[in-house]
Amino acid sequence: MKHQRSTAQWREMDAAHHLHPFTDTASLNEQGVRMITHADGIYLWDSEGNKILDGMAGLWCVNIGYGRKDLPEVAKRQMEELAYYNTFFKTSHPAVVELSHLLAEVAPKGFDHVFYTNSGSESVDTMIRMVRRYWDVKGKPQKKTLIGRWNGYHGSTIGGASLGGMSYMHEQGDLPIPGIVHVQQPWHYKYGKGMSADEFGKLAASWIEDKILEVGANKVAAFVGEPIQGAGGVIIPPASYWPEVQRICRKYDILLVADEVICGFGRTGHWFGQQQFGFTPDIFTTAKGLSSGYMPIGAVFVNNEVATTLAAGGDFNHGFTYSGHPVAAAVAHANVKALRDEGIVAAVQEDTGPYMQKRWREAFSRFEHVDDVRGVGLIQAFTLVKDKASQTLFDNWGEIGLMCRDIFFKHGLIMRACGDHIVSAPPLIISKDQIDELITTAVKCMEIFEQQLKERGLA
Ligand SMILES: Cc1ncc(COP(=O)(O)O)c(CNc2cccc(C(=O)O)c2)c1O
Repeated sequence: MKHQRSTAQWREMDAAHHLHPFTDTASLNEQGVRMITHADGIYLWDSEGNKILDGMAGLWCVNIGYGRKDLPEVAKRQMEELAYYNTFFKTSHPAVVELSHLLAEVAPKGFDHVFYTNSGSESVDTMIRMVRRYWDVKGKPQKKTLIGRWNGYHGSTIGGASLGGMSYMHEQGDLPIPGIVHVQQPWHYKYGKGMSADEFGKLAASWIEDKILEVGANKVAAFVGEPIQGAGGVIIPPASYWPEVQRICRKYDILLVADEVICGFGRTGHWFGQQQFGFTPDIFTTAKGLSSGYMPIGAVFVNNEVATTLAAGGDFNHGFTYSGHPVAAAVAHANVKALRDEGIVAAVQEDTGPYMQKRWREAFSRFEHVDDVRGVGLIQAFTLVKDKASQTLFDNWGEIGLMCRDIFFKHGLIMRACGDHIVSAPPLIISKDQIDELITTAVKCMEIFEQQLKERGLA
């Protein structure tokens, strides 16, 4: 039974009781929340009946689209059959076994084992503990340090936030924890001026080697990176970067970890971002597209050598009450099966992905204050710049991005501002006509944005 309340009533109750993530509560409560009440396909509706095109698939996660009838059915049946049991103490249940089997089928070769969590952050924290345990079992317990990247995002747990390179998160809570260091991100536009993509990719990878030598290879456990940095603004490394990173990790006997929470399950047109960039990690973390956000679940994939090593160490003293939760596992299974059997991932690679990338570049490259128009599959972005010719960014990084994002919002289109990067990652089921709709609305908003820049003397 749905509560029939007015938007004003919901707003008042939300302000009275609900603490939101990554939010300035006081300022939010001044304006009041936007109540999203239902969704279908790529669209959301708010409590005022406004239809919104969700260019962000929720938070990069609703890969299969909203309003599926099969997933709720699967959840209902599973909940009636076995709503919960744990996978501790030598027990398992059919839903998590079936999911594990399916994941081994869609994973790149050599990844036959998964550990379950409830989120991307928990997957990252699980990975941190696994990596350190791995080197304990290998008899190299001093190999504890993990290398991440500035402006990388790996979640909000103490481990994930430490491994991430968002300094505004580190400032809250004395992060990073010991044993986590960072190198600069492979952002060609900003750090590779005048260099070819190939040269810059190799330079950016060399920063990892420098850090390994600075820390001491005998102390470094792993390098961790998102194939494409998502929340950092869709930073797409040059093609030369990841193969070089892999070479360096192998050279110094360091585990290579891919954080596939955003890139995983079809976002780039491949099942996993590592396949887009031609590298093979030892471990990779997932969540989001695993269930398309219909249920909270994450999974850490380990290669067979890591699995064998961890097994040789006896008890791995880690796990969660809901690791492999039956309802989450059943829904994730149905979701992944549909992504595969309905050809949704294949369509991103062969059809809608190339179409989006063509239209995105045609539409935005012509704007005076837009540069570095980029994307692959159904993850794309551009950067708002003060002066294109000199590649000068705006002052007060992020302010202009929010101004631009608010114009999209006002026109019924959700895009994400990551600093002054404007990014989009729609549900993977978006059609070509709907891509045209997204682009047409966004172009209209960008014309308003550039007009406002002039009127405010900002450009
Ligand atoms: C690469 C990566 N790794 C880990 C996480 C953490 O996942 P959980 O949130 O499920 O714990 C993420 C999450 N990414 C994420 C989460 C929330 C907001 C935004 C944004 O872009 O505003 C991005 C992520 O993008």
